[in-house]
Amino acid sequence: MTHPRLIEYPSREALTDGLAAYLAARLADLVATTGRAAIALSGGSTPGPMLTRLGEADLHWEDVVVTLTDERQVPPSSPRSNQHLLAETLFRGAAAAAVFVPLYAPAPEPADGLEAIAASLNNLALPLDIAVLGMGTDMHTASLFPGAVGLDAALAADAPPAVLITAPGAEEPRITLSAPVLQGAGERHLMIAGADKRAALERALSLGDVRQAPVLAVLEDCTVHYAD
Ligand SMILES: O=C(O)[C@H](O)[C@@H](O)[C@H](O)[C@H](O)COP(=O)(O)O
Repeated sequence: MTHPRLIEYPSREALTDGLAAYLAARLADLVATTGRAAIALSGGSTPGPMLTRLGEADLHWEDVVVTLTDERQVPPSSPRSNQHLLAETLFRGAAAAAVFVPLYAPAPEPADGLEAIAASLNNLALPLDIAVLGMGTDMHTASLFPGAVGLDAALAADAPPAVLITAPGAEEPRITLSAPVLQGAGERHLMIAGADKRAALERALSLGDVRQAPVLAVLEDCTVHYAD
């Protein structure tokens, strides 16, 4: 595995501003040149300020499709929901005009909603132009967790667009974009902050085993945006 391109920012504020500015420019360029743009954003605690800043960008958001890299299977009203995070950040700005493809299915069982989610993704969001991912210190990305039920299915070359994941110790089931969908994105960006995540990334690269370090599934032609 070639080492991904690394952009190191002098501060977390610089990371927030720099990545938001880059993504806004790329989305504007994609809309101007192709008429549309499709971006998958990750949840978690890291991207919030960047999502707020991105949502303030003045671009033709009505031509942008936004989805998530993964979603906890909780209602959008839950503070644990990544859709809730987008509502509180990205969609507070002009980005509220974007088309949103959720990964939460209010079905009796999450698996029942997978078909509808896959259809929405295929009809509206795929292939992705951009995927913006995070990573845990356990070397997961999206909801591709080591040891998770569903991980092999999500990593398979013939995986469906979205896969149900039950991760060890997770508070709720998750639906994740599969590895082929993330690998098929026009560009991938990994946003990480803190020395512990930098160390986890180096550990993943030295391990070289995608089942122990699922982040490896997205690092080919990926740009890592890092701040201490
Ligand atoms: O649903 C989620 O939590 C994210 O999509 C997940 O993949 C996240 O990017 C990592 O867990 C890092 O999370 P932090 O930014 O909170 O460290």
